[in-house]
Amino acid sequence: MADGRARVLEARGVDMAFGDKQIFEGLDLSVYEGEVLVIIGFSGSGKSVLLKLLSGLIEPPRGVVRYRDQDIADMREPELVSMRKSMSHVFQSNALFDSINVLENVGFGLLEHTKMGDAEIRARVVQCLEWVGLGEEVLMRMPAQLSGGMQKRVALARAVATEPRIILYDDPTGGLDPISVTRIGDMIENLQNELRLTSVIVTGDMKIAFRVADRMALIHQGHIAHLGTPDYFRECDAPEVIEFVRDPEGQAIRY
Ligand SMILES: Nc1ncnc2c1ncn2[C@@H]1O[C@H](COP(=O)(O)OP(=O)(O)OP(=O)(O)O)[C@@H](O)[C@H]1O
Repeated sequence: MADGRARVLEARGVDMAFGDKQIFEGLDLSVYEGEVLVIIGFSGSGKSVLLKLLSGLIEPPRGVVRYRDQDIADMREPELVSMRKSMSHVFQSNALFDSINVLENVGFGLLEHTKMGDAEIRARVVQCLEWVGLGEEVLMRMPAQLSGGMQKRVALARAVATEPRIILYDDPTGGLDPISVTRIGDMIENLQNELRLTSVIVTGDMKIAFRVADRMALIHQGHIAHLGTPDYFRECDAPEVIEFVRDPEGQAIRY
């Protein structure tokens, strides 16, 4: 980015393979402070794998991943703890704890990482649930008692509860009804406007992508094949980009 913002995450020359399946070859990507970067790509192109690399959950066999100019592979425990505190990863599967209720799930990070008391944690959990359109009536429910869409919203509430500086969202609107999709889009925009968070969002929902993105990155053939503003993607006529901005009948869609 040309406006001198700090680079918070960076992948350089990253290769990644599972068995003989090559996912990335020489992938480069930078994420800048305060931006919303949306990652798109065909199913199986490696979008979730890229998020896991950026959050240090997996290490690449070749190349480096840096958090604020520090190679994650070289970090020691205190640095890793500090990175994890400032970054939330919302998994595609939601990854809620099955055996504890919504209040405990959303408040988990607050209990672990802060000195907040029970009443304060409860108030913060209620506030976070409100952001994602859920009321106090869900506090005592167990994850299994919630619909898939509600579980997704609880996972988002949990991600924002600890006030991270960076949120990595893996398919935040997958499987949600249109009203919930709009609400999640509102939430992402509000977090952006109010807190200037850095967000990396994997999504197949182009409406959300074009709505919230400052920049978009298309993974194609093992690397970032296109990177630019939503306007760049609207205007680009490369076939692999057109697939994402046209409907199945080949008509251009105005996002
Ligand atoms: N732990 C793993 N072991 C083996 N293969 C894996 C592993 N994780 C991911 N893969 C493979 O890597 C490829 C990329 O997976 P990934 O989940 O990142 O794709 P994606 O672009 O997020 O797909 P989708 O849009 O369908 O969620 C897939 O072929 C997947 O099967």
